[in-house]
Amino acid sequence: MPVPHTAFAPEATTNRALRAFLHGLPGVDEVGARARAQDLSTRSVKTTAKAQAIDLAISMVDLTTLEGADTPGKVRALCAKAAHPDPTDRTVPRVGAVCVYSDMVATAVDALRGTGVGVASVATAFPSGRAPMEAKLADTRRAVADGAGEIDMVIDRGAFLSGDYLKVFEEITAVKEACGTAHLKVILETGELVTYDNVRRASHLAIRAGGDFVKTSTGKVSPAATLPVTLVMLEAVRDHHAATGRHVGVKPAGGIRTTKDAIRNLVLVNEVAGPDWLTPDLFRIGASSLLNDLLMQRTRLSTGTYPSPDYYTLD
Ligand SMILES: O=C[C@H](O)COP(=O)(O)O
Repeated sequence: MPVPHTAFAPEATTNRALRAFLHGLPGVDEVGARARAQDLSTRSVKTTAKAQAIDLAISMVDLTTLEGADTPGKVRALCAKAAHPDPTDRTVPRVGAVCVYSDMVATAVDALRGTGVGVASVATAFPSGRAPMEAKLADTRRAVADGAGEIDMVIDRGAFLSGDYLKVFEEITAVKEACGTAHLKVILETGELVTYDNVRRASHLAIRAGGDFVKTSTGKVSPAATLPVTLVMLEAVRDHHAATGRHVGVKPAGGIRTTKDAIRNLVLVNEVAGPDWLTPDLFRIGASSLLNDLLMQRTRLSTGTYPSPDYYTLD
């Protein structure tokens, strides 16, 4: 059942009003959420539907490299793979975006020009979010100025967990403004939020502050993108759409490495948020090491045999 939204008036945002709204949301039935996610994860997707699901999943991948050891060369190689995941088979779709640190945006934009693949940049002192606001905004503006069309910001989990919802809300609205026309994905870092109730609250807070997507995790904290957490976030965007007509996307990220994981996520999207969300405009999978498995399973479906793992470049 959709949650009520009438208690929230964005024009009169105070910490008290935010608290009343967020704590007025119905509690998440944790056992029920786990059971539903488990039930949906056993759905079997075979043959033609599986082939379609694999191509859809490829088109939704935010192909990610977020390492201290990243180099322009590594980013350029990743971009080549993003545009043509299998150079010998041009029927393989391109991925949704390449996701990099802000100092690598210009390299990625240059490498991806004309390919249709987006450039996403983590910003706002990723992954901890521990930096002064001026630094977070400067990081965002730099990435946008260099051509990032998508910004993945982290929320201040310390502020959220201590009940300073207004601080989190205002940081998101400020970063959204700094994004200009770039889309904003708000990373909740659900592995640090402790309860599913907090995941629901943080999702609604991020959505109301102007996030275009809510994203589970940085990939640097465990647990990351679990199915029950993604389910709770899909419920939030579904309910927000039912109440306001506005679509917000969802991006599970962190620890998604197999085709099976990706397809389980797609089943969840279809069953919880609905088929409207089965598009890269509204669902992305943040992953550094998923694409090769999707390509291997795709080849297996069309030829009946697996290619050697050495056939694909390392992500
Ligand atoms: O935003 C994406 C994550 O950092 C990717 O995490 P992963 O390396 O576990 O796939």
